[in-house]
Amino acid sequence: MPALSYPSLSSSSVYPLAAGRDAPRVLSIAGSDPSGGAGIQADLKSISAHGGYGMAAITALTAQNTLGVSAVHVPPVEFLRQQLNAISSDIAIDAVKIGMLGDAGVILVVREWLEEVRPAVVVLDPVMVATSGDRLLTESAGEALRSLLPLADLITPNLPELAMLLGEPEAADWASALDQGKRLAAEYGNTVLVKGGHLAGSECPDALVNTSGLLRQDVVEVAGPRIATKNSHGTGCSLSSALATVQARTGDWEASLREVKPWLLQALVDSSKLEVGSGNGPVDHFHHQRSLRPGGFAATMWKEAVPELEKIHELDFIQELQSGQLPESAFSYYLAQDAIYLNGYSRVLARAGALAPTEEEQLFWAMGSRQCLEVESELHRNWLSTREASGGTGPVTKAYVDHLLATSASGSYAVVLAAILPCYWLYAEVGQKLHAAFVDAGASTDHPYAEWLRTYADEEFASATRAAIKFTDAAAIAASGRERVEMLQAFSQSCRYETAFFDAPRLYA
Ligand SMILES: Nc1ncnc2c1ncn2[C@@H]1O[C@H](COP(=O)(O)OP(=O)(O)O)[C@@H](O)[C@H]1O
Ligand SMILES: Cc1ncc(COP(=O)(O)O)c(N)n1
Repeated sequence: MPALSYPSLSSSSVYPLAAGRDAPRVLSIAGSDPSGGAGIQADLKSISAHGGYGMAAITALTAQNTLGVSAVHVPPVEFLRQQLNAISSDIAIDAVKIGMLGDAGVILVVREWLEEVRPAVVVLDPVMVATSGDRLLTESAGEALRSLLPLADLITPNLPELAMLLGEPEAADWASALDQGKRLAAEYGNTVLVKGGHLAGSECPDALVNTSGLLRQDVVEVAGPRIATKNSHGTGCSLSSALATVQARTGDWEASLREVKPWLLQALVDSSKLEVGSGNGPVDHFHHQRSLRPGGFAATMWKEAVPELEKIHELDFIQELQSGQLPESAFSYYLAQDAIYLNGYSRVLARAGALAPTEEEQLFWAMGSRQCLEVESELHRNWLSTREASGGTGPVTKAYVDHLLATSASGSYAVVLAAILPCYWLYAEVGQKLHAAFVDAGASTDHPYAEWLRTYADEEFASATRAAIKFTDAAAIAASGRERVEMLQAFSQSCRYETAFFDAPRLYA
């Protein structure tokens, strides 16, 4: 089982730990955003969300909210020097993240301090312009900022910043962005993170670029979907400080990005729940904590399931099963495919049993696996022996079982459970509704499918469904951030197959 702490990817077993501290001491040198979405406020949340101990030396104060920046105040730079010295004279610093610097005077102080202290990990987010379009670095400070680049291990410019650092026009596509990243990395001898946030399209990739052999290849791309949200305030700040924190633990940029990216994606997905401001809102840095409360992940999964459930209730198959108008051929096809499906499903439940962390769960899945085979033979004995059902595995059955078997081969208990769950959960919901409608209509024995509809009133199945939900929820709490993203993907995929399975008789019977 994965460790209980979040996030816990298995990178430590593959990559030797550099500093290897469980709670890296991470300093953010950045500006303040009183609305809490960007700057040091975002950095401290991000560092904490990744298990680091966060510190902050403030370079500048901004007056801003989700709509924009209304004022910037840069305090005397000598005071920044005092903040930095106060920290480094007392505390060992495992990683530094540098964000908004404001002007050339600030940059000079930070450069002098870096040259003296030489922290092990330095991530520079060359903040120039906020999402809102407001300037956060004076125009004349571009040259001073470039002088800071050789002191950074990782530079994380967005596309306008990347172009500005090179003195070139902004890249209009991913290939030219990577090209620019390579040139910047070669010029300064460090690693550049090229970010896809400012491009369009359904994908939003990021790529680490280093031309001096530090990575396994010059460009290491980490793919990801683009989340449809305007809440991107502070994504750059959050990403760079998370990377600084995780890098202090793993000592491997690729492993760090692979750990941080799924976290940021979920933070973007959950950003709407925060309801902060009317403009470009902040991301939800602590989304994992919310879904880690018992019932939290189940609630997230349920939200995914509801639209599919609505689709299932609308299907001809379900409507006609309820009214009794379902053609016999469609029902026979459904039963025959169900028997084939149950055989495959039984193997996947057995796999869940093999991976289960407790004896209670091992027993539960082993029993479930056995029951599938019992129901399969019951279908053949009582329901299919008198019917004509076209033989062979239908395309939906094949795709659904393949999906389950492929997921079960991945080896993650939590992800296997997420893939398994819709068959319990949606079936129980659909069955309950069909049974209630049957009873409401008088439970007539004349109904052609009366005997089948009666099988839906099965309290034992309802109770097994509750247990399956509870185990999946618990597995999510123990899972890593990346596993939880995979859990949701596996769960949604199975939900879609549930719908397709009920619709298959209409198409293939
Ligand atoms: N809509 C989105 N969906 C998914 N990821 C996004 C989205 N917008 C930004 N990101 C991610 O957020 C991070 C910051 O990217 P970007 O917006 O390019 O930089 P900045 O915040 O510095 O302007 C990157 O990892 C990027 O891939
Ligand atoms: C203090 C401060 N620092 C950085 C940013 C940039 O963040 P973003 O580009 O994501 O709005 C910001 N808006 N405010």
